[in-house]
Amino acid sequence: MLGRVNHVAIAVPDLTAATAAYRDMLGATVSAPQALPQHGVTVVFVELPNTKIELLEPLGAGSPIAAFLGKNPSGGMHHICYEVTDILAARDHLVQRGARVLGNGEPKIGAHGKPVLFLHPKDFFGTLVELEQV
Ligand SMILES: CC[C@H](C(=O)O)C(=O)SCCNC(=O)CCNC(=O)[C@H](O)C(C)(C)COP(=O)(O)OP(=O)(O)OC[C@H]1O[C@@H](n2cnc3c(N)ncnc32)[C@H](O)[C@@H]1OP(=O)(O)O
Ligand SMILES: [Co+2]
Repeated sequence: MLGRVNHVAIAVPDLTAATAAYRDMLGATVSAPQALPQHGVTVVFVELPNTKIELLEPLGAGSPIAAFLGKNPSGGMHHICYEVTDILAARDHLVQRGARVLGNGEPKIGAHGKPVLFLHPKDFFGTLVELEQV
């Protein structure tokens, strides 16, 4: 069911500073910031040869990452995103086996313009899992 790792996400308190560190200290290629108000975050993608790093900071009140940053004020690894070819089949497979899909269970459109879902971190060993249909 799982394909490539599409990205590993790092929640940060200051997206500008984190982007500069990846660009200027690590010499990485970084995208322009992308505000995603429907997801309560602004993101920057760090392009790597085999995957991406998603840097994300809260956007607006009620951001889903606000509590995470409250517990981890310097930032931290937030989620891992796996690619799937059929997100509804993956969802149904997982729900049938007792996994919890976050939100209302319906995919939303993510930063790449593709359908995404999130699985509860408590069901996957303390790791928030995102699925993205490619
Ligand atoms: C889709 C656009 C973009 C893209 O890639 O295209 C993105 O990735 S946007 C990313 C931001 N959006 C989301 O993360 C949506 C899914 N996340 C959520 O719904 C929440 O973050 C949730 C429910 C996972 C956690 O929310 P919150 O922290 O407010 O709830 P709790 O404090 O009740 O947490 C419950 C429990 O889970 C632990 N937790 C929370 N976040 C994480 C995490 N990232 N990794 C691991 N564990 C996490 C938290 O510590 C609580 O544990 P407990 O032991 O009960 O204290
Ligand atoms: Co993501």
